[in-house]
Amino acid sequence: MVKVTILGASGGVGQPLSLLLKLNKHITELALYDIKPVEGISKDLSHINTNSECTGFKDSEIGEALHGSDIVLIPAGVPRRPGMSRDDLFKINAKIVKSLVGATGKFAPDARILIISNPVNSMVPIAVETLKMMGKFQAGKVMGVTMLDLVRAETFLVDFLGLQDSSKKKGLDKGAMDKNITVIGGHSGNTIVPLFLNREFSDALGSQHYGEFIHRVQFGGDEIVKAKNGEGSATLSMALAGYKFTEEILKSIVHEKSQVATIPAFVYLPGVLNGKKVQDKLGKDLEYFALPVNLTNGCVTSVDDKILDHLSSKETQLVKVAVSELIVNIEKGKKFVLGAAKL
Ligand SMILES: NC(=O)c1ccc[n+]([C@@H]2O[C@H](COP(=O)([O-])OP(=O)(O)OC[C@H]3O[C@@H](n4cnc5c(N)ncnc54)[C@H](O)[C@@H]3O)[C@@H](O)[C@H]2O)c1
Ligand SMILES: O=C(O)C[C@H](O)C(=O)O
Repeated sequence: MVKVTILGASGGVGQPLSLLLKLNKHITELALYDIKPVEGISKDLSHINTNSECTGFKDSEIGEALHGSDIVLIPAGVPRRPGMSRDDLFKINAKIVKSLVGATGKFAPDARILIISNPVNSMVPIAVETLKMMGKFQAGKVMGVTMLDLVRAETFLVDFLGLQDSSKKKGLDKGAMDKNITVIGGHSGNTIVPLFLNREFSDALGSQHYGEFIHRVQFGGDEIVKAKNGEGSATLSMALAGYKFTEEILKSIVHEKSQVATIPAFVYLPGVLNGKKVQDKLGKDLEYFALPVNLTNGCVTSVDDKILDHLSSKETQLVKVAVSELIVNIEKGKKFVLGAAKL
């Protein structure tokens, strides 16, 4: 019996994400919540012949939507328009995320909370600080979803290898490149750090295509914002990425897969077993960082810190830039909660 709640289910990300989750056999109850009407969407999904019960909850029914939930996904909030950075969304989304996480702490205190709303680098600290203030924070249960960066890295890597030499692309499966590449750091521009786990592939790119590849992964979100021309940002690819991430959490909850995962997530380092080790490697002041996570019962128990021991000089440089930007983003999120508490 697994209940999943989506907060922001009527949105561009929320709707396709709800559809994908409706197809998962491990979910028995799917609760959709939004401040916009959600009834039609839940009715529509409820006709799909999978075994989960899908119910829509309106604005005043957030308690029922969350009650007993095992996993809460939060894609609620505004998306970017051309010319905006993710940080430009902070003012509006910070309030939304703080209130929804507060409600989750109250009505579903044991849920794993997956934050999709941007800027992820600041929204996750807002979630953690909100729960800490309520006395409801549980280590390893709050995760920032950075999975779209890995989905992009896998896609673009195969495309770039094909540009270099079309025979190199042959036989490579875009959906199974996670043994060759991962993405660490955060989820915006320079904080996104693609990391080669298989040097054969970075060597194959050559220095020019390596630089272009890194840039494309770091700024891939901008391509979609520009192409949608005022109609928002990534929704369908994000729904897939959010689904893939949730699928790993579900497998871990139902013990279909134990411990080791390759998926990255943006996590609170002091809340995981080897968080201090990561901080020693990256800088003691760094409280959050995305790394591949190990899951137990759907919670992050530790992260893969060993990959930080094998960085190339270029990757070391990328990580350094990421860390300095992340410290600012994280502080901004923490201040939003702690500053308001002091007033
Ligand atoms: N983490 C990532 O990789 C990633 C990828 C894509 C989008 N995003 C982010 O996800 C967010 C949503 O994007 P979108 O394209 O779905 O936007 P959208 O505007 O289409 O949908 C957002 C939904 O949130 C709802 N909402 C707003 N305030 C709410 C509240 N208090 N409670 C419940 N629902 C509320 C809105 O009614 C709307 O239905 C944006 O912040 C976007 O930047 C993140
Ligand atoms: O780019 C955005 O604003 C949405 C999302 O974070 C993305 O990476 O596509």
